[in-house]
Amino acid sequence: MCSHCSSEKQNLYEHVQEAVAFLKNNISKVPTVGIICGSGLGSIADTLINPIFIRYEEVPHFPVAKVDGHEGRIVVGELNRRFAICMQGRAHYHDGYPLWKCTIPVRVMQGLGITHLIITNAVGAINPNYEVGDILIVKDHLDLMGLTGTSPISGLDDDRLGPKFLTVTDAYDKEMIKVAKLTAEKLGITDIVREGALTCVGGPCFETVTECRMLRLLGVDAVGMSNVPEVIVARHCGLTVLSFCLVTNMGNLDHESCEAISHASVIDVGARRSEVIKKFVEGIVQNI
Ligand SMILES: O=P(O)(O)O[C@@H]1C[C@H](O)[C@@H](CO)O1
Ligand code: HPA
Repeated sequence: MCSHCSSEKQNLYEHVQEAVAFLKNNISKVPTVGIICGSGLGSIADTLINPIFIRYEEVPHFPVAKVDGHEGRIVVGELNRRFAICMQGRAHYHDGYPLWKCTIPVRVMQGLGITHLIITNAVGAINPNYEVGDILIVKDHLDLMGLTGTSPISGLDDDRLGPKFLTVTDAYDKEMIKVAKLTAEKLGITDIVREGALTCVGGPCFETVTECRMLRLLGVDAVGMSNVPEVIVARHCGLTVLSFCLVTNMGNLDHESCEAISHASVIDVGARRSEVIKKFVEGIVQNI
């Protein structure tokens, strides 16, 4: 049976409920804020006080993270007077999971009680004015995968999960963006904070020069291999979303100056920016 019509997909709602029930048995309080950490950004979870750790493998129906720099565990704990749940790493489409499966953690966090979700990832900059180490607050996306027929919400046919059709023009919550920008001002980091449009590709190849040029023509500021599907699912189940990315490399827009991109360097940039990113997330959570 293919991944689009598998019995696992048909039973998605029940499976999410099973994961929620499992976690409720292991967590003492209701989390109100969720965070998903991208490549090299797992240290965000270090901001949680009195943490409890649960490995993805333990949670029924959870997709397991397969990429280096993705710890593959849930961390729950206090964060600025809130109880937060953090996904320290994610499963990707290029790991071999269909998008409805990659995004199960979003539905599970919603089932546990979160109202706000902060989604992060590592990206390559397509906007030539960006620099490595910049933080991109996402205000819109180009859902290339969805436009070409691979959406995390297609074929679910279950009103309990969310509506069949979805408006995502308002996906990136304006209040959350305001809070993120104010936080950047308070931290004195506005020089490295950008606002723009993200696209998600299937990967795992980093983009060619021609692909980067195409994305630039399409109005995209950065390209990653995650985040957008999670935003779509978060909106599908009614969550308020903030999405931001760490620019870990420049997309190659020119054959002459073309540089090889490695996953190791992506993780390295995340590690170098970890203190700033932690303060950024703490400040945001304090003000939502
Ligand atoms: O989890 P994210 O999207 O941050 O991971 C990025 C995309 C690829 O999985 C990998 C490339 O280095 O990092
Ligand atoms: N492209 C896609 N995904 C990425 C990149 C990139 O250049 N850098 C980090 N994740």
